[in-house]
Amino acid sequence: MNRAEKAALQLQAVSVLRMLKETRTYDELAELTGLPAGDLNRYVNGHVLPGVERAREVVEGVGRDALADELEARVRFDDEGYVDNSGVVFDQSFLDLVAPVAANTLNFERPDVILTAATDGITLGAAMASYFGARLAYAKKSKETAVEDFIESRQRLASGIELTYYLPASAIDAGERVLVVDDLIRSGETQELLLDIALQGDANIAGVFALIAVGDEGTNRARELTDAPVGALSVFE
Ligand SMILES: O=P(O)(O)OC[C@H]1O[C@H](OP(=O)(O)OP(=O)(O)O)[C@H](O)[C@@H]1O
Ligand SMILES: Nc1ncnc2[nH]cnc12
Repeated sequence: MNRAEKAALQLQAVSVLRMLKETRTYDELAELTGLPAGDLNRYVNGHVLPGVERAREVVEGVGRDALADELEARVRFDDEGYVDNSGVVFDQSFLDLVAPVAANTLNFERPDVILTAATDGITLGAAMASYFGARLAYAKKSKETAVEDFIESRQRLASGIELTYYLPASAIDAGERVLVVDDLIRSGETQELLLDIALQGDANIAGVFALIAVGDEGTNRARELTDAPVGALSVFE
């Protein structure tokens, strides 16, 4: 880890602690993190930065569980089992906390490009791109105007409907590492299309990450298509 990455991790830990402090006293935060209340006070107020090891423990350990709880409190299922996740994908500051947790728990190789699918993957993709200092690219269900060359991938879904995603060919260079992300993975059909687009662009897959996996069908499907890490922040049955 270079100096800038250490500093980014330390600042992320402060963001996680501030988020947790919103609904807790310092004593409760001390109990949750195992860190002294006085130290936590200094971190939350920005007087002192946590050391790198403490920062890592906060972001990886406490951070992941707390974010998963927060995510679960924010999503709603309708009567047919569809997810309303607007409380999550509309909140860029929440997504900014997810990026380092995803990166640290799944151990992706540092990507050059984050690839997602319009529409709902874009805000998570932007948070991940910003965290890694990578570019963001999103495939769309229609062709962008004035772009001449596209990579496209088409699939007939279980429902019989054909789905095509288009990505401007200039978005990925051959040999780049691509991390595929999305807000939600259920059947895995969208991830399969995104992985196909990345492979058509001669990219290397750095991993697949979703905020929410509904069941394990989609993540299993992605695991069959790549040896890179595949995971979700929360799995809903
Ligand atoms: O694993 P799957 O079964 O493919 O489902 C997941 C996909 O479905 C949703 O997108 P949707 O097609 O609803 O488009 P949107 O992002 O524009 O809402 C979601 O954002 C994922 O991209
Ligand atoms: N919002 C949603 N909830 C559950 N499954 C989905 N598949 C595509 N969009 C979905």
